[in-house]
Amino acid sequence: MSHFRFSGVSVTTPAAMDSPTSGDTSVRDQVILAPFDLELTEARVVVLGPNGSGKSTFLRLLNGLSAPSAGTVSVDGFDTVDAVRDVRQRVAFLFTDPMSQLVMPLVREDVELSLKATIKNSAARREAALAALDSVGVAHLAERSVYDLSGGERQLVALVSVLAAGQRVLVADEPNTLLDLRNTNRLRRIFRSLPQQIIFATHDLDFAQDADRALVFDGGKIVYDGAAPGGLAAYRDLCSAEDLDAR
Ligand SMILES: Nc1ncnc2c1ncn2[C@@H]1O[C@H](COP(=O)(O)OP(=O)(O)OP(=O)(O)O)[C@@H](O)[C@H]1O
Repeated sequence: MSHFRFSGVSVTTPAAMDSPTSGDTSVRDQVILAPFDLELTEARVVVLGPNGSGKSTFLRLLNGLSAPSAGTVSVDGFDTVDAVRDVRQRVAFLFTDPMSQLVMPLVREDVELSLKATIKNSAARREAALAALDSVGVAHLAERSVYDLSGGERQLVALVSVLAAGQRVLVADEPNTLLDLRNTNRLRRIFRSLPQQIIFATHDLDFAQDADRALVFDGGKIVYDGAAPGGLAAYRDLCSAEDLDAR
């Protein structure tokens, strides 16, 4: 498993969000993630928390999609800012919106693109792409346009494409939001069987219980770090307490 180390990490609103015309700096330095230290080495880590609690921001730190405002994040000793290339060779990112990452018009072509670095022969690459699609039960979509797929179909194809690139860690931001129960169960089986280390955010508590470790965020702070059953309980408590506050 890869070793993620967060040292004195915090994230504040990026200066780029300041309004250049009004000079309004009121949005600057709003805390998105409060300072924290953390090490992650488990095979399956779930990230839970209410909307806007900081889950996606945390996940984006894992492969350098976002940089910390303070502190450092490293993966197997590679800094996610200074050595982002090495980090991205290790850590793949699956976006919530599959259209953020499907770049080729045809499903098969998109998977082939992910395989390009590892399989030079085009016939072998096509065969491998079809096998990868088949492993997730979507080989029948191979010749379809990504624009004509349903949301759930796109989410599964995006997963195949990301996995085909072969990184040893998969970071997945709410990977089953568009999936029905059958495909969610399929995704859970796939996640259980993959050799990759997987760090994923979800609002699906059944899915969350498959993890070896849970982190629960609230208001940009890690309010629970431990086994999944305790994480689910902490998240439920947090949400029911908010319901009461709102009355
Ligand atoms: N670039 C940014 N500029 C300003 N605010 C931001 C920026 N990125 C994130 N935020 C804010 O930080 C907070 C945390 O956002 P984040 O996307 O990490 O939440 P989340 O837990 O993933 O939420 P959800 O469950 O709704 O996806 C939110 O209030 C969001 O509006």
